[in-house]
Amino acid sequence: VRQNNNLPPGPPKLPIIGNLHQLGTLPHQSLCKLAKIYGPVMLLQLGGVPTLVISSAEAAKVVLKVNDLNSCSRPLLPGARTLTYNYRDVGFTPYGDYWREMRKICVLELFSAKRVQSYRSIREEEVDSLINLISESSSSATPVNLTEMLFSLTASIVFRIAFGTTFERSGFNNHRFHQVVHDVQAMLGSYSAAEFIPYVGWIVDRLSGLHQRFERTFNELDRFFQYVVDNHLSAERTKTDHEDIIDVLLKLVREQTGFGAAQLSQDNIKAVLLNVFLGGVDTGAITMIWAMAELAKQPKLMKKAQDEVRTSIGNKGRVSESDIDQLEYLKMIVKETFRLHPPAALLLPRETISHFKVNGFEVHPKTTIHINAWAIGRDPGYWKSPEEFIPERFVDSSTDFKGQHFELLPFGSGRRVCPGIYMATTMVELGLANLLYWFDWKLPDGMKEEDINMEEEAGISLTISKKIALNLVPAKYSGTHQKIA
Ligand code: HEM
Repeated sequence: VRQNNNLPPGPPKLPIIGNLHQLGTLPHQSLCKLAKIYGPVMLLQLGGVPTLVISSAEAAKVVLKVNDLNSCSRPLLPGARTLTYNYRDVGFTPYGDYWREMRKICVLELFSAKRVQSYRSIREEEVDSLINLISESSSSATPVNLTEMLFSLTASIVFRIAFGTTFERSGFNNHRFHQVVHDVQAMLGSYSAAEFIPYVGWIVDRLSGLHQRFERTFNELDRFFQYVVDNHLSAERTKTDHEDIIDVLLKLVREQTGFGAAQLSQDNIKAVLLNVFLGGVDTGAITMIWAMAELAKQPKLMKKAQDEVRTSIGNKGRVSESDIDQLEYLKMIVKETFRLHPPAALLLPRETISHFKVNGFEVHPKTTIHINAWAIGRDPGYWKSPEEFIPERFVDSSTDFKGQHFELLPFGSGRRVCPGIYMATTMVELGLANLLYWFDWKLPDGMKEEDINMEEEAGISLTISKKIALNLVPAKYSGTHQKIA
């Protein structure tokens, strides 16, 4: 164990690449194992970048609460620079006046409770069409690919919220859009050589074709965003009954109200749209998929959740958002899913602004920080039988995931905490409640509960998802016969 000027301990490093070779294909898991040797406050060198890895709730609290201001910037990821129109977004932009203004717009205008509620009919309509689609398969008792369907659900919801129109009417090919969102995540998630190997890294990137791929993806996305923004500016546009995210941002551009630090431009709009897609689509789908997989593994829990929602809704024929608050067990299932499967296992990287101490160790400015929310969620020091999915652990517990309880941090905490928590949870709870209300779920022929594969995949994106698609056989619940209009 290295001890140097009271820096945090960490594994020995190689020249140039430092500890990069130790990250493996699932960095959150590799880092969790290393933390068992070197401790919950660990310093690695990822190429040229000193990187602090935090793996306990206590240390996370010292970073995200006590030293929030010292550690609330973001490292400049080269993939992000292009994609965010030179950091004109909110999620990847470094700390400063500009970020503060953008953050204010997000919290007050884009993701406020009132705004999220104004999108209720969009969520309910999209969930209804999913249920109708699954109902069609349920008559033939064939498995449905829930992974694909839930990605398509969150993508459709976020698309309509952002652009005010559906995929079909947008004139943009649905499949192509998924592909572009995927490529964008690859751009942000790939450990670019330029970021980690000082001075010569950019040559490696050009040789490996990374740079060309970045440019192609960016140009395609930019053309699409520009097309929708122009469409919103054109006089012929038919108004919808709620303002979509582009409407809100264009209004702010026109009025330039409440925005002191910088002039808002169309580039800001496009950069924020990108954040909304990256933040909103994958994460929600991944959460619902893990929840359904865990319930399919434990039919008793599935039944308990179904009994709750069916008793509570009765024969009303649909679960609407106003019903969700009564569904206590469902909410525990969502918490337990976030504990075992936080979609952003290492949160988003932070960068320190000033010097501070954690557990007696020195942390210098310009250090990248990863908080291993995945490791903290499975720490036997806080959680009994941590590897088991037990929603009941949250009975009579005040622990929630909004950033006040450092043992459960799927959305981060502090100044940079996810501003989309409410948007995300309304989508996830409504989706799950309806899947559980309308159908009984069986395993495909010949499969047993223990055969459900729970392996993770980090691949190239910033999120961790279930590696193998979840296929289950829906059977329409016989207690509810009404068809959704
Ligand atoms: C289950 C769903 C979601 C999860 C698990 C999640 C998780 C996170 C995490 C871990 C962070 C970084 C927090 C930190 O640095 O402390 C973050 C930031 C962010 N999220 Fe989410 N998120 C989700 C849904 C959403 C949605 C639906 C939106 C918007 C539509 C959104 C927009 C953002 C933005 C803009 C940031 C950057 C905030 C900043 O840097 O100031 N997220 N999210």
